[in-house]
Amino acid sequence: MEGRKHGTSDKNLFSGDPSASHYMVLAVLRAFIRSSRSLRLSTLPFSHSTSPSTSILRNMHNVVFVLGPPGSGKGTICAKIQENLGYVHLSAGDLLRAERQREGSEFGALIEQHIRNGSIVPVEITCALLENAMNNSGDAKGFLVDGFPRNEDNLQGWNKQMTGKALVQFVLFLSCPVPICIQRCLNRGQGRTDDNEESLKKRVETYNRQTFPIIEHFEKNGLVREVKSERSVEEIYADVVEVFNQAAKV
Ligand SMILES: Nc1ncnc2c1ncn2[C@@H]1O[C@H](COP(=O)(O)OP(=O)(O)O)[C@@H](O)[C@H]1O
Ligand SMILES: Nc1ccn([C@@H]2O[C@H](COP(=O)(O)OP(=O)(O)O)[C@@H](O)[C@H]2O)c(=O)n1
Repeated sequence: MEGRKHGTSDKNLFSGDPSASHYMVLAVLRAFIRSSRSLRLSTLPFSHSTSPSTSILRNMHNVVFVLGPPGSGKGTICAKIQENLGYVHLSAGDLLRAERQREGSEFGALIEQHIRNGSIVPVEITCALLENAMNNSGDAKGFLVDGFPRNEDNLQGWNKQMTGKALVQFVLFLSCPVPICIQRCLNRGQGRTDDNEESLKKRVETYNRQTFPIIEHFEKNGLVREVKSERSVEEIYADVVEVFNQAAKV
């Protein structure tokens, strides 16, 4: 058996039949590509990537996390990125507010309680909303996941749920002094139940105690791109474009 097998393949490879050797080379190439892809995937400790093209090759969602204090301008900048750079903006807060309003939602009351208290909704709810939204967005170039992960529970839940499904390209961190952020939220005028002094105090505390350590964690992994957002939207956006351009080159 062994001899015949070798004999047959040898004959195909070296018989001078161009079509036979061509198919053989293609098969070897395909096997090589398959094995090198799975090797790279299995050696990645956390689902982060460098460039959008890498995640597209792997058939995964390409993600940029957008973090910063409440009112630092995350939503405003994400809207501009979506408009000009083709990323889809997914705000965790907006998704939670929509779920809170959805008729028949079993989580409405729980979400409202967390939003008013400035505390963080359990990740199972938020991550499911984000994953659903990504899956329903068609072939997006990438997603701006705004306001997530906001604490340890968010980060662990994401890693558990999304490893192998999404690659985090980098973390866009909009840094801004808290008093300015608070003033912006008080002036936001969107009728939000949490844009009042009492809720804002709790939201800032949650940011300092729970979200900032997550940003530090990403910083240690070299994933944070900080842009100072105590400036005009145009100035911030110009720096943000530079960050995306740099990321595209890697
Ligand atoms: N660079 C900026 N300068 C002044 N006001 C801003 C700036 N960016 C956003 N705002 C305003 O501040 C408020 C909060 O911005 P928003 O984008 O909703 O922040 P976040 O999503 O971080 O909570 C909004 O009313 C927005 O219009
Ligand atoms: N990952 C997230 C994001 C928001 N939220 C809740 O939604 C509220 C509003 O978040 P947001 O991102 O819309 O607004 P900002 O606080 O950034 O202005 C937060 O204070 C949390 O109560 C959450 O629980 N988990």
